[in-house]
Amino acid sequence: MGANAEFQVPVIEFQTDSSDLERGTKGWHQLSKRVREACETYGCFQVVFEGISRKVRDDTFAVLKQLVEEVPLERKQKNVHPKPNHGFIGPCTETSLYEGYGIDKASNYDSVENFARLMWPEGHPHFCETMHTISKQMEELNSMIWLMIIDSYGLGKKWESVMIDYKMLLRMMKYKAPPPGWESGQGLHSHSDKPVSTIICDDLVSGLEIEVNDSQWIKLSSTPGSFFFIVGDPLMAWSNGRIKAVNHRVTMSGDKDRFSIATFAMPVEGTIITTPKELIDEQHPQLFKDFNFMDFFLFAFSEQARLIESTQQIHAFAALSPPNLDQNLAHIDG
Ligand SMILES: O=C(O)CCC(=O)C(=O)O
Ligand SMILES: [Fe+2]
Repeated sequence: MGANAEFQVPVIEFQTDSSDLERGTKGWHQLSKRVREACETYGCFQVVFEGISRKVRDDTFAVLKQLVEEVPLERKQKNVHPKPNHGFIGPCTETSLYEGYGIDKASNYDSVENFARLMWPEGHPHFCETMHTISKQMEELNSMIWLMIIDSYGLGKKWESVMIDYKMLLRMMKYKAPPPGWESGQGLHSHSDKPVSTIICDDLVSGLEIEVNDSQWIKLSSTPGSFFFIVGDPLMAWSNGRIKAVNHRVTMSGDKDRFSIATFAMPVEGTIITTPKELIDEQHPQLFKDFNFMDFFLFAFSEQARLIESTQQIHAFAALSPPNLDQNLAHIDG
């Protein structure tokens, strides 16, 4: 089914010059409630946040285009990593519209620099400064959103024990416009995210779509100061199913290529995802057992999980009453 362009996910403004972003103020509590409700209803929202400047954003897409257009394929292919979905995938061809690169722990300058040295052996300080800056700022935005969710569930007093320690995986993407004559083409197959949460920043060429009801796909369009916050499977499990992990995909149409970056919150090695006991009660019986984040992440990219529809993988892995998997065979998206 095609995407319905009229629907809009909640747009939540984080005003940097108001007291709303100061924890404990009335504005903070109101914002936190809207954030939580958006996550519960849609599993995502659009956040308008001028704390990440237009210049940083423009510079990000300028250096990303340089990477995609100027670096030879043999160097791009040096972006490898033992963990799945952490390295180069691509390149774009006439019919395969996706090209992506990964930088693990991108808020550490050294990680960005190591990546840049593989792509440009002579070094590229401007690339490093730009990607490091935006990754750090997106990480701060992510932490603020998590804190809002935690406060909104009344867990603020014990936030240190419920806040998960994490590092940001940065992925940088190009989606090619579909070939002439095609109405649309698949940029990225439908999935729910395996990291805890994701923040997406794009160059205003649309393509990202979310599934709102069974098979009703909504195209999201961003604005110059906005980002998309996407709930991943582990956050849904942590919340005892109160928050939704949204199914999403990228569909390309028109004649413009799309560039986007995504920062994924990856808990540090050994992290166990545990539902806080405050989120479990008679109306909300416990749905998931405690699980090791990395075990789930690796499972989701395993052969065994390939036939399980993406949003069902977390249930297959960690639900206290696992679903009957025969009913959850994936429709292979191609
Ligand atoms: O590039 C986008 O807009 C979406 C990327 C995405 O969903 C992903 O990499 O998981
Ligand atoms: Fe995603």
